[in-house]
Amino acid sequence: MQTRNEETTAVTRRADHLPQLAGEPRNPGMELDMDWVMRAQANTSAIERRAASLPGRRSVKKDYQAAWLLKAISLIDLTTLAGDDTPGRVRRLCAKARQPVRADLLEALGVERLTTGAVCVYHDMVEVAVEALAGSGIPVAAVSTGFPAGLSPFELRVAEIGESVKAGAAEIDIVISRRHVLTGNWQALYDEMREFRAACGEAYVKAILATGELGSLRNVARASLICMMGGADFIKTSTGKESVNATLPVSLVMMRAIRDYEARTGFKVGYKPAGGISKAKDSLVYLSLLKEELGNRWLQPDLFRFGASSLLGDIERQIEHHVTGAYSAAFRHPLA
Ligand SMILES: O=C[C@H](O)COP(=O)(O)O
Repeated sequence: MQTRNEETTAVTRRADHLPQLAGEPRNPGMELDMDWVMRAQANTSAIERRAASLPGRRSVKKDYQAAWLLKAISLIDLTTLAGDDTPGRVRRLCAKARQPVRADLLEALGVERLTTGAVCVYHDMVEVAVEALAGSGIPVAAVSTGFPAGLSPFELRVAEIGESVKAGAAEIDIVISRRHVLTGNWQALYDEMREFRAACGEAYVKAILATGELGSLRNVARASLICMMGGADFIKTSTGKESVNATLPVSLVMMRAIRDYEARTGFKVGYKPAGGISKAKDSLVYLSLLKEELGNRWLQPDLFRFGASSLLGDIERQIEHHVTGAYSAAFRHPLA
């Protein structure tokens, strides 16, 4: 059995990553298989029951919580996506991505180095972020394709991807056209995803489904499959701008679609819940769900990210409590 320090070290050593599938092939996509898409179902009441039971389950021991919180940090796409973003704000965010937790706290936990998974910004801020992160190995993700609504002319959306890649983004978060899902135009959704993937070239492509606008869990399952068939490296729940963003039921559906896709094709696709995840305890629930549904291999930054702007602050506070012994009853996580 690992001691807390051993587990902390093991967890964070794996965080020292580059955003590449270590020796594993990237999902190339496949022909659109409409039979498979139409067979995709989601038993809403069973999924909701399972999701409702998750926060009360005990799967992260209290002694290991600090290690798991450090792990969560290594999986954050630290995000600022605001109309009033400035180069100064983005530089401060990048400094935080390089050193997300105070050095004395890391030392107390026996961790040498820890960074966030990536920094996520609008296209206009890509160059600033790339410069601020130089030498750190932390990739810059750009939201493209007319984020968040994805309703600008198609050629402009494709061109925006090219511009972000040229500016140095290693990852592109595209938004799908929700209307293709809502009107059942699956071929159009597939073609769009193919084009976006091609425009990304070597850059990772994360497909944002905007699940809060897709109408049903069955549509979420179908759109997930189509985006993977179209070559998505990640499927992502939300822009953070919809009225409903990441949820546990949607996460179950998307994780199971990823599992089915791997079973059928052999290719692993990443998962990124985003929007509204701001509490340390919520991040632990997501990680334990991920571990149960997809297994340990997904607990790595090349296959999982949290899209979050304020989660890091709460995790840092909880780690500080843990290290300083001010580990309050308020942070007796329900999984403990
Ligand atoms: O992709 C990331 C989201 O836009 C962040 O959403 P949030 O500000 O609710 O954490």
